[in-house]
Amino acid sequence: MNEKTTAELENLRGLIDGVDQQLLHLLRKRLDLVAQVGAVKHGAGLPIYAPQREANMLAKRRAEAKEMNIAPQLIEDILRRLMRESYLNEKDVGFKQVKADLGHVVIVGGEGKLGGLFSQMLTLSGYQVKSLDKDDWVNSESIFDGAGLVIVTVPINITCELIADKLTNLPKDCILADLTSIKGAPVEAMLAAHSGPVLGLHPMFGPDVGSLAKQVVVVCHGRDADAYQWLIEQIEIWGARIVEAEPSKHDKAMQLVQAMRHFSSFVYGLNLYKEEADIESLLQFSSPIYRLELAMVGRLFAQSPELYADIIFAQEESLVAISDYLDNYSQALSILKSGNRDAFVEQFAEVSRWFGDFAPQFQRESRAMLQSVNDMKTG
Ligand SMILES: O=C(O)C(=O)C[C@]1(C(=O)O)C=C[C@@H](O)C=C1
Repeated sequence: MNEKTTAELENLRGLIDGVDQQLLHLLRKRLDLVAQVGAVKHGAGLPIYAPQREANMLAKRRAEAKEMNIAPQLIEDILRRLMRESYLNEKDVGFKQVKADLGHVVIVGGEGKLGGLFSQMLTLSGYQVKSLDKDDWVNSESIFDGAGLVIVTVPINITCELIADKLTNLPKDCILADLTSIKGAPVEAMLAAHSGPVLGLHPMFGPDVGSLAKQVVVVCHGRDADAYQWLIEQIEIWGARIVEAEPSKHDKAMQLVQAMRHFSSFVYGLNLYKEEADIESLLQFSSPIYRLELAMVGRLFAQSPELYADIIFAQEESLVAISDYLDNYSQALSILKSGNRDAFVEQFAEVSRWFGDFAPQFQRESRAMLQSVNDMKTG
């Protein structure tokens, strides 16, 4: 059925169409300027992401919006979305090459998605990149010959073994790095296999990010940091933020951030399946927060089971974190079973106090996310 309308409404809609078309022309103009910015940054070796410039610009536009009786959050939302577009567009012109005399880069596992992303970023920065995958080991000697950097990005369960078996004869000054999502064992394996510079990297994002702007890359130092400082600078030029960490501290955090989180999402999905939940109708009744939660769980099952098995099984210690979660679930359930509402309220308040200022901060952040979930609805 057609939506109802009136002549007056149609007239106003025509005027709105005109304004929206002007917006399109303004967007084109902005994108052209951003392309020029990309070229300038490429020449000067400046990072894509400029947080101070963004903060100053947003503060000014918010103040101007207020003067014009426009909600400051509206212009901030629009500009943030436009800047996301800038990160993608600026990337296409390429990046300054920090280390011109490196020799080539070898990505072991370069046909994997994350390997592909690093290969693309390094190529955009002027490096020669060779991929070494399963079938290429017969030619490995010639592939490694003259390499300045070798990056290992193979499934976690074979990483250490592969390093110990196959990466013991790299050129002496070559940098050996890995992208594994645990760091302790791989960094140790690299230090044992290779006597040159070693560093562990963990990109805290999936391969489908488009741009590295604002993404986090964890760096665990191995040996001879001076020799690989340029690589850290290169990653910063791609727009990522570097977080330095001790391998043990990183791995402990991953037990909660990755293993436990993914495992509980897996169980959530498993439970929906066993309960034979009707996703279609759940979606009809869903609030934005439930939709977001379903999306976060559902996206897991759109990806490779092996990948998640690797992450969840990577550290034996994750089993402790996950078992603790189960204990806490059981204890909370017993409060529910005993009908002790006061005990629940008390426990809730205790956890709220523990979250402290993070609780209202997370509430503010999630408000914007929930609003965009609602914006995405159609029909
Ligand atoms: O001004 C810059 O440095 C830009 O790259 C442009 C721009 C923008 O779109 O306005 C994009 C990314 C930066 O983080 C800041 C601003």
